[in-house]
Amino acid sequence: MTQPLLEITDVRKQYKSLCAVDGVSLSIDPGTCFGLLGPNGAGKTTLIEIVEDIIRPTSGTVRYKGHPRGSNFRQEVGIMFQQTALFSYMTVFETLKTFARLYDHCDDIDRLIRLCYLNEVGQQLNDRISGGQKQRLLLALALLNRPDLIFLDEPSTGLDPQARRNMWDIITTIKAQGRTIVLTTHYMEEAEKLCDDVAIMDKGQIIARGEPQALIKTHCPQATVTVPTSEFPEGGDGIEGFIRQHGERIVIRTQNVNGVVGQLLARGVDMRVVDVKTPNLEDVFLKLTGRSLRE
Ligand SMILES: Nc1ncnc2c1ncn2[C@@H]1O[C@H](COP(=O)(O)OP(=O)(O)OP(=O)(O)O)[C@@H](O)[C@H]1O
Repeated sequence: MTQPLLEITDVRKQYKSLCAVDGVSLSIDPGTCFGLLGPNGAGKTTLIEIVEDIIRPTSGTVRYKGHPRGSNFRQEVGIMFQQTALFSYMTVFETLKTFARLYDHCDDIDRLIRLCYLNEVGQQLNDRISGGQKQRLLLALALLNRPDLIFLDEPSTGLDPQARRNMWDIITTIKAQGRTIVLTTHYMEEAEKLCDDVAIMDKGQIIARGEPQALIKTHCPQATVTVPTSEFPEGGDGIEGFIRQHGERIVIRTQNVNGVVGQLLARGVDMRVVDVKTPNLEDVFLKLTGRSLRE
C-alpha cells in the first residue's frame, strides 16, 4: 500500500464561536491532484493554511510522509497564495531571481518562465503585467524550489476564460510530471477537469469525497434529455428513461444518456433541437445540501 503523502486527522479550527474547520480527516496520496471544493466561507482556505503550516489548528494533527511536519516541509513544498505582494519596480525575471535566493536548490528560471507562459513578459515590470500573467508568475514562484507537493489556493479565481485555460494547461503539465497538487476552488469545471480526487467541504466539514465522476454517478446518476413535444417520436416506445411532458417539451430523465440519444437519432430526431444536461459536481453539492454553490 502507498504511504499517504499527507494525513490530516480530526483537524479543528475555532474562531471564537465560529468553527471554521470542524473535525476534518483526510489522506492524500502522492501523485494525485486533490481538489478541495466548496462555497465561499466553507473553510477551504483555513484548512489548506493549516496543512501548509501557516496557521495552527485548535486541535488535530497533520503528518507529511508519515511524520509530523519538520523544517524539511517548507523546503520541499510550493505554495501559491491567493494574494502575494510583488515589488512594482522589479521585472518578472528579477522577481523570480530574487525569490530563488531563498532556496538551497532551485529550478532553472528560464525553464519556469517557459512553463508558465511568461516568455513575453520576462522583462516587464510586475505592475505592467495582466491578471493572468500575475497569477502565472505566482505559480512560477511556487515552483521555484522544484516542489513535489504544490498548494494552489483558488488558482484561477478572477481570470478570464482564456487565462483560466492557460492556467489549467500549466497545472496539467505539472500533474503529468507526477507531482502532487492540492488545490482549492469553487469552480466545479476546474475540479472536474484537473482533479483525480476531490473533497466537497461545507460549513467546516467534508460532506463527500471521491473521484469526480464517481461522486456524480453515486449522487446524481441521472441526466436530463429534453425534446420539443412536436419532434418526439409517437409513444416514445423503447426510450430508456422516465418520460414526462412539460407543455411544449418532453423531458426524459435517464441513467443511460448515450442510449437515449442513440434511440432518438435512430427515430430521426434532429439533434439540434435536443437539449442534453449531464449532472456535474455542482449538482452533487445541491443534492447533498439543498443549496447551490453560488448562493
Ligand atoms: N482569522 C479569522 N478570524 C475569524 N474568522 C475567520 C478567520 N479566517 C476565516 N474566518 C472565518 O472562517 C470561515 C471559513 O473561512 P475560509 O476563508 O476558510 O473559507 P473558504 O472556504 O476559503 O472561503 P472562500 O472561498 O471565500 O475563500 C468564514 O466564516 C470566515 O469568515
